[in-house]
Amino acid sequence: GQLYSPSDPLYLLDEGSVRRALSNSSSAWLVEFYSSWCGHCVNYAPIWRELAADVTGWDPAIKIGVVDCAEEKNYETCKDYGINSYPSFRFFQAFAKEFTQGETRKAGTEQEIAVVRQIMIDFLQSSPPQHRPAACPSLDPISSEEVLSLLDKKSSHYTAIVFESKDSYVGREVILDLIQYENILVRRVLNSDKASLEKLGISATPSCYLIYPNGSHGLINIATPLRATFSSHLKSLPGVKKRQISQLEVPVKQKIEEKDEIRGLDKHDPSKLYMVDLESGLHYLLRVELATHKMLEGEKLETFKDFIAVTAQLFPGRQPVMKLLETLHEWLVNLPLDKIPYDAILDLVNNKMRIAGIYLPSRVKWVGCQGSRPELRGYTCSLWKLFHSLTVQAAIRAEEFPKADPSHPDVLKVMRRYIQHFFGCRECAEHFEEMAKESMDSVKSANGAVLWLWQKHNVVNNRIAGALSEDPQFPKVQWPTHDLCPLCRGEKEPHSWNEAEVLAFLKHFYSIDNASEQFTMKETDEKQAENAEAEKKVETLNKNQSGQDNNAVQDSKEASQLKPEIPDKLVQNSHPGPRDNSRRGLEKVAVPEADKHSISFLGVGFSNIDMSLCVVLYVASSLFLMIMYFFFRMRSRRWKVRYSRPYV
Ligand SMILES: Cc1cc2nc3c(=O)[nH]c(=O)nc-3n(C[C@H](O)[C@H](O)[C@H](O)COP(=O)(O)OP(=O)(O)OC[C@H]3O[C@@H](n4cnc5c(N)ncnc54)[C@H](O)[C@@H]3O)c2cc1C
Repeated sequence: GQLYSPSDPLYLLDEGSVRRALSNSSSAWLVEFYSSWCGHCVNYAPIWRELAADVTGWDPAIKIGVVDCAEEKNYETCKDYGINSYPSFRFFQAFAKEFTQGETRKAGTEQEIAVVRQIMIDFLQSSPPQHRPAACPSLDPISSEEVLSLLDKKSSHYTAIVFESKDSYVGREVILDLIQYENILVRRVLNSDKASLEKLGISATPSCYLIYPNGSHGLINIATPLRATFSSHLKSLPGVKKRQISQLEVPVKQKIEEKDEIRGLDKHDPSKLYMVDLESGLHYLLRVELATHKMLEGEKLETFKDFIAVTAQLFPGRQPVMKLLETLHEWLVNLPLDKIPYDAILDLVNNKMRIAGIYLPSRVKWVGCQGSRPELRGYTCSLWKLFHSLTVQAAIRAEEFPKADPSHPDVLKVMRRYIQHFFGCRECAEHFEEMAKESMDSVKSANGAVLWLWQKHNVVNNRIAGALSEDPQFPKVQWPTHDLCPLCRGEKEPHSWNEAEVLAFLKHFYSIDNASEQFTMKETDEKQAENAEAEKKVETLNKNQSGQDNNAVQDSKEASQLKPEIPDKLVQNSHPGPRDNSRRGLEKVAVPEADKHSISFLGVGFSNIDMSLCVVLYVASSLFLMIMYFFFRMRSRRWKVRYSRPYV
């Protein structure tokens, strides 16, 4: 099979697209011609993928592509490019008018990624002016006059200057890393330029000097002066943001490679929390992630119980979801089992008992967590949001009831144990555990927990910026951005935080009032969708049975009639009135009308219908027993009469 998939951060080219992509392209290209049966290529694929991810931000200047020469349809194309060994790496200039076989440079499997990056930069720098990519700024160093002319002047953007030695590539890498960002320009100055060094008081290189839009300037204080730290710092400056893809003058991926489709994103407001994300995350967590564990016992069971206790108490959800969590919680508390098969829990989550008013949507729909490709964002995003919401709810409670409930569940500790035992991303779990070990114990208050989680989330954002898991449309930045919370950043030093403002912002952002219920699913909608899907399946099944087309329609009708219908009353009970959407605040929720008539037994609620069915069955079975009793009594009397007659 192919070594690369459409989800890789590179361009899959083939006989139909490669010439089109390379001819008169606005950017340069580095293409790997490989063969999927070549072991060397297989081993090299992760490295090539890593390189592509590493320079994905350079896309407007230079793109990374691959062609599989083992595919029959590409045989002729690979021949045209003169490929006779695999893998072969070729550079192509931007704005090439005529077909070329490309340039072979020293990029090869024996080179480290950092070296290939440098070869790419050398290639760009050596391109003649007519072949220079339009989006690529000058990679040459600027003079001391130019540096001085930038100081103390107002400008519409930041200017970052990387001071470095002649052989260093850091400055050029940072320039390319930021070409997709607006409101910032990066330049480089060589450390042989003593005048500039002296004027700005720079003693060590590489270092990064920043000129703010208002003309003030200063050295960026970064302990590890590396490309990654400089770039991520600059990307997170207030007002610096990634340009919309449509603004770039480069073809977007799907124009070349249709398979790599980017989904149309639902319109959403980034300043809102979407309940549908939280519910989808909870659904995935309860029905998919945890369901990979067949039996819960020991520490895992304890962790699960505590997780449910915390969410039942603090999840800012809609009423049917809250009722599910509460029922699950009561059930776990009241059942003194030291082992629970997860299937039993699933039955409750899926409300097999048909308890009125319990419902958790069983499909994922991402809105605030929707990625531009299906494999991006989604669950992990919702998990962050879930735990941020829980810490915020705990803090709001602690504020409202300072004395009550001293044993409020410690959200952070529960989160730590959940991640440790259940979070499917093991690498993430290990990193999180490291951070927790380092400083979680120093958290002393509910507000402290909100801030701790925010800080650590930003540490993760910083660490994985530019990684494969980063959605290009949702770049990893230090959060909240300036747009979301202008007061959160320090006035004088834009890269410092005003923690009091951050806390207030988080308490607002993750509050019930800021949670939109747009796009949430109702039980009735889901049932209808399920029925429609089931009907479709039956129809296609029947259509596939050859020669029975006439029966198929009839059968599908019968099949749909056989589907269990939920009594109307139960459906109504699960959606009590128009404000069924009312979520649980800090106070106890008013019990809905229908629930007032339900009875609780062993921690499980029974509706009127459940109870009346029980009574009818009970009476019916007693009657049946009585009839049997009298029937046998009569018969035994007759037998007695018959057998007591003396033989004659
Ligand atoms: C515990 C944990 C550890 C992880 N570790 C790794 C890892 O080691 N490597 C890896 O590749 N991926 C890791 N991930 C996944 C990664 O953090 C992202 O969830 C994923 O890349 C999706 O990113 P996203 O763009 O949806 O934003 P996310 O980082 O998932 O954030 C979701 C939303 O939360 C808000 N937000 C962002 N930052 C903050 C903040 N500081 N405070 C409060 N709210 C914020 C924003 O609205 C954002 O859209 C981890 C996830 C979790 C839950």
